[in-house]
Amino acid sequence: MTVTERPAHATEAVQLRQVSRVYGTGDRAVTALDAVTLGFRSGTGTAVMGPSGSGKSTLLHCAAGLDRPTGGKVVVAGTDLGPLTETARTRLRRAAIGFVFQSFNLMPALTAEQNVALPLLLAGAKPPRDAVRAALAEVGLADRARHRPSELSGGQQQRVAIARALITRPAVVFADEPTGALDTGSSREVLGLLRRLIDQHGLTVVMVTHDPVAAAYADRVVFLADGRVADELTAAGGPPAAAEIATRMARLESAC
Ligand SMILES: Nc1ncnc2c1ncn2[C@@H]1O[C@H](COP(=O)(O)OP(=O)(O)OP(=O)(O)O)[C@@H](O)[C@H]1O
Repeated sequence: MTVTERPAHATEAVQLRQVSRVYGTGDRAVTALDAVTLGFRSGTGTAVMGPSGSGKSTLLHCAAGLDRPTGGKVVVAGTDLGPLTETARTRLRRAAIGFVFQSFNLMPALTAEQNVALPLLLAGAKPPRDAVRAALAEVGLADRARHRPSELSGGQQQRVAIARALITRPAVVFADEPTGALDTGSSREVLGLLRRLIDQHGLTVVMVTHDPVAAAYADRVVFLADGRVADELTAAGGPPAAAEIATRMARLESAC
């Protein structure tokens, strides 16, 4: 298996301390994130929800080192991103963070196994063929290694993207609407796969979603409104139920 095992005692893979992000200046300034403090524990899944414009993408980009906060501190796998140069941040991102996007973002000219190997190549490592094959087997696609994305269904493409995210043994996988482009059946498969990787291999997942059913696969749901954490649901004897998540979302949306 290609992902890290669950640590003996849970630590936080990602920490945000008083993180703010203001776009623009003066009259045009928009506070997308307003002093958010959050931690994402290793070996757990968190869903981030909230009305349109509440700051979900900004949170994801700041937590993943794709954007620099205007205030506060982001720590990924024990490293404070603030003092890092662009090059060092890119290196840390490649080593410690996996990404899964709504639109899969696979390279169309490459086969499934070449796509999965790509992060290791970008990090300057020679991808071990066994590890690439093991990652594809883990997502149920051992027999599709030589297929190109156009020869795979949407759900299969997203599973290749998940194998690609796992190949570097990341401390955390950020997923931005991972089921947004999938039908119900494929969505369930992808969400079930992420859940299994969390439970059996201690993967840490932070997933932005608009879908209460997808959020119900997480251990915890964080609700944003106006750039702040407005509400939170955690598993108490089981994952949060989709109906309760939908109710909380409706409450937030009516308050906006
Ligand atoms: N590059 C930017 N320049 C100016 N304002 C921005 C920029 N990016 C985001 N914003 C603003 O920051 C706020 C938060 O945006 P963000 O995209 O994080 O929200 P979101 O919750 O992900 O929204 P959605 O669900 O619609 O994708 C919004 O008011 C948005 O208009």
